Amino acid sequence: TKSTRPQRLLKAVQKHATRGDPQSVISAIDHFCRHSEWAMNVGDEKGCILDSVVSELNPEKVLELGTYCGYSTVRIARLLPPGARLITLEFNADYAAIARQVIAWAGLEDKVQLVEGASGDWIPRMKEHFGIETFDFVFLDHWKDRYLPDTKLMEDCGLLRKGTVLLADNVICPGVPDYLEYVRNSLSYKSCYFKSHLEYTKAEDGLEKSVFLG
Ligand SMILES: O=C(CSCCNC(=O)c1cc(-c2ccc(F)cc2)cc(O)c1O)c1ccc(O)c(O)c1
Ligand SMILES: [Mg+2]
Repeated sequence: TKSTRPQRLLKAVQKHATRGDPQSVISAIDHFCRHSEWAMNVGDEKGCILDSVVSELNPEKVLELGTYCGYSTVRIARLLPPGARLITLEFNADYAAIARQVIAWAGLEDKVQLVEGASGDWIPRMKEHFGIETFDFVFLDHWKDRYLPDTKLMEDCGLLRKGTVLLADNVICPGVPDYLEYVRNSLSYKSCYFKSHLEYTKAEDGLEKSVFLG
């Protein structure tokens, strides 16, 4: 039977990347997506913006909503200090199975906990199930109609603290208008837009960085 795009992406990683070398995994995925098949990874251009936000913040506790094949998971985890933890939620079991192998190939499995399931179900369980009080950094890259409800849910569950940074992918393409309106007009957030391009294309896209003010 025909393979899936995530399976072909994993094969490209196993063929071209060096085990235990996160940068080679990132480069292998970017090459595959640019020269073989487009895939919805945050990509190299927005990925550099993601890197700079993470490096400046040096977060201990990170939440990623939407793992897909693990590309941004690897980008973030490779920059985390020893002892820091990244929890990544993925709804799609097939995506999760591929992401686990990509994360393992990069040698980052000790920093990453991949959880399969719906963000709306797992966010309320972060404290009792993972012993997480609050997150330092949240990367939003899952279903676009879940960005706003999940942000409100994280607020209500007390998972955001003064200074927690939310970074949202795809705020232009596919777009998250209700989320943007909320974080840009709420007195609880200081927001700014990083203009970029949709991964591996010339179309406009960007990342919205929002600091929770408590
Ligand atoms: O796909 C999902 C939802 S999670 C992925 C969210 N991410 C996106 O949708 C996403 C989309 C685009 C994009 C796509 C086509 C374009 F023409 C332009 C942009 C870019 C991104 O960077 C993204 O992050 C899923 C979940 C559970 C399931 O069972 C299932 O079958 C599917
Ligand atoms: Mg995205």
